[in-house]
Amino acid sequence: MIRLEKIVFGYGSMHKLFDGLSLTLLPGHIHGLLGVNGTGKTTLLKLASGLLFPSQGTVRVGGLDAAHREAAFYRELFFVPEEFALPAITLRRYGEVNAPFYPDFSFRQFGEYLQEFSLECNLRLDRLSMGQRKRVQLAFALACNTPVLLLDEPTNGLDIPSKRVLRKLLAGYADERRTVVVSTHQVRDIEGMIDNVVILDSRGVVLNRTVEEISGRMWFGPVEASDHAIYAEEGIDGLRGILENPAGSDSRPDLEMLFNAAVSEREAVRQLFDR
Ligand SMILES: Nc1ncnc2c1ncn2[C@@H]1O[C@H](COP(=O)(O)OP(=O)(O)OP(=O)(O)O)[C@@H](O)[C@H]1O
Repeated sequence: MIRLEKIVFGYGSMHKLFDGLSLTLLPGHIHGLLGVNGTGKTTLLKLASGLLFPSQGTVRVGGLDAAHREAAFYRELFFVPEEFALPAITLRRYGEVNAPFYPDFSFRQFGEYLQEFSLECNLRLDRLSMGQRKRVQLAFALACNTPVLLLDEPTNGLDIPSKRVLRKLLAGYADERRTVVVSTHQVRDIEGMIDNVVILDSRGVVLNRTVEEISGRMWFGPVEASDHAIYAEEGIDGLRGILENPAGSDSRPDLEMLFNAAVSEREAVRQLFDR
């Protein structure tokens, strides 16, 4: 579990990016952390992984205070940043050097995941493309089997087959003890990958609900102008939107539309879930 309580944080003398932000991310879910550019998704992941410290408030991960940066904390958590450097060694050596930090690391899984991502163990990490390096880091992260896994924009740089592999591997990774957070502004990429939606904006958390809760409260599909939709947008096949769903009718949540609704109709979306 990740629990941020009343976090206040700003970079240097910059205005406060978070001013009293509270957010709990429960285990047993793959959380999609969504927000427009610059809302603080990366910052939030860095706070959760102890790379940044709030000026006020606490961040606890699996019961440990992130600000204390204990060794036990880093055995429990793996953070894949959006951009990173890899050393000039082979993939095999990379596994050997880094695996000892993670008690549940599985070399068998690492090999399988590399194969899924079409990577050979004798590749030199400094000679890989951005997408290949991303695949290495994702395969390693998943093989660490940490209870908390944080992925910042994991689909950036991945080709379509690799996105499919990531989706499949994450589905296999998720279980009731694990907390997985996938941050992105590319909402379509994580559709079908996540089962809890967290939407951030400049004022804080707009939504933190499971996909099941969302489809229980909202209906997604074709609407008429007279329907009093919470949100509607013109598509190639006409007007589509989100309606309140008091009858609990089935529809497939459209994450992009939900995100657009949360951005443009913040209070309507919040009120629907606060009732
Ligand atoms: N090291 C830094 N120093 C100063 N300001 C920063 C720093 N890192 C981020 N910021 C600012 O903090 C805000 C939040 O940045 P952050 O990277 O957390 O947003 P994000 O939601 O992850 O954005 P994106 O979707 O573009 O990745 C932005 O306004 C950014 O300019």
